[in-house]
Amino acid sequence: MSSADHGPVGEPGRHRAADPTDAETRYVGPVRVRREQPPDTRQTTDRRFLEWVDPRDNTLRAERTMRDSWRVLRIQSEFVAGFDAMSEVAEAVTVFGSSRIIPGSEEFELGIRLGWALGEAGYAVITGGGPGAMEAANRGAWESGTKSIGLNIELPFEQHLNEWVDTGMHFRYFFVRKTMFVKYAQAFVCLPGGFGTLDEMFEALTLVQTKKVVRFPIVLIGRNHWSGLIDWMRDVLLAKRMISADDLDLLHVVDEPSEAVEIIAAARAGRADR
Ligand SMILES: C/C(=C\CNc1ncnc2c1ncn2[C@@H]1O[C@H](COP(=O)(O)O)[C@@H](O)[C@H]1O)CO
Repeated sequence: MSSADHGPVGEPGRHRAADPTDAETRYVGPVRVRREQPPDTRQTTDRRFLEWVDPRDNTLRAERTMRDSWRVLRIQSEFVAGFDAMSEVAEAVTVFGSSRIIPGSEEFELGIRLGWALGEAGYAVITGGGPGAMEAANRGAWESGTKSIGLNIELPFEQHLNEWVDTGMHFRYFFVRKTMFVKYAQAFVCLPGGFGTLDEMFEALTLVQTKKVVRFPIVLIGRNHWSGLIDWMRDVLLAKRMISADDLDLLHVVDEPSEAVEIIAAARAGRADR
């Protein structure tokens, strides 16, 4: 609900400023707002949500509280839409990876082979629905005939679902989308990637480390890309006892999609034994 949805300008329940010369005064619910910021077309929902507001300014604080209360309903509706869209997903694997690799590159081909191998093994493939490794994995999945899912996110520039997605959603809130990545998958596979991929990989790793999700393999494909990070975890984090040796075993580093599928299938078999 935007401020325009709240409508009244001036006094609650009225559409004109109480003082017609005071055109900048408006109400958000019962809250009077005097200073309007010019609209910023590069704003995203997440950015507005996370933006710092000075609580010492009573007007701004009251406005933030009001907006956040309404925002909860939008967040809730995004969860509901996500649960509905994903309710029929059975065995699935979420694939992360760089949004910047280009079709025709070796890493793009690797992504296609991964999506295809997962599909052949009976898994639906879930990605962020964007370009690069996401597109590659969706393409491989599509070509294998499995379900190809893309969970896109609002960014400050225009976003499109890649053309290989058959079930797509567009999220405004990062954390809602991230819940879907985990809730409907039995494993994560990370192709080479940058900050976004690292964020997703570490979130998954923390969920497994803290046993929020169990028997959930995390496979990193591309030894060249990942080995430096693994070395640092061992040489620095483990050496300083900031992680335990078992924690390092939570990550499987491989080169080939077929190896990733084997690891995931073994974990699935383990789940069936319980
Ligand atoms: C920057 C570019 C496109 C951005 N589009 C994205 N669409 C959907 N999901 C995205 C996008 N960018 C990042 N992600 C998510 O993060 C991971 C990749 O991040 P990285 O920093 O590129 O490694 C990916 O798994 C997505 O979930 C290019 O034009």
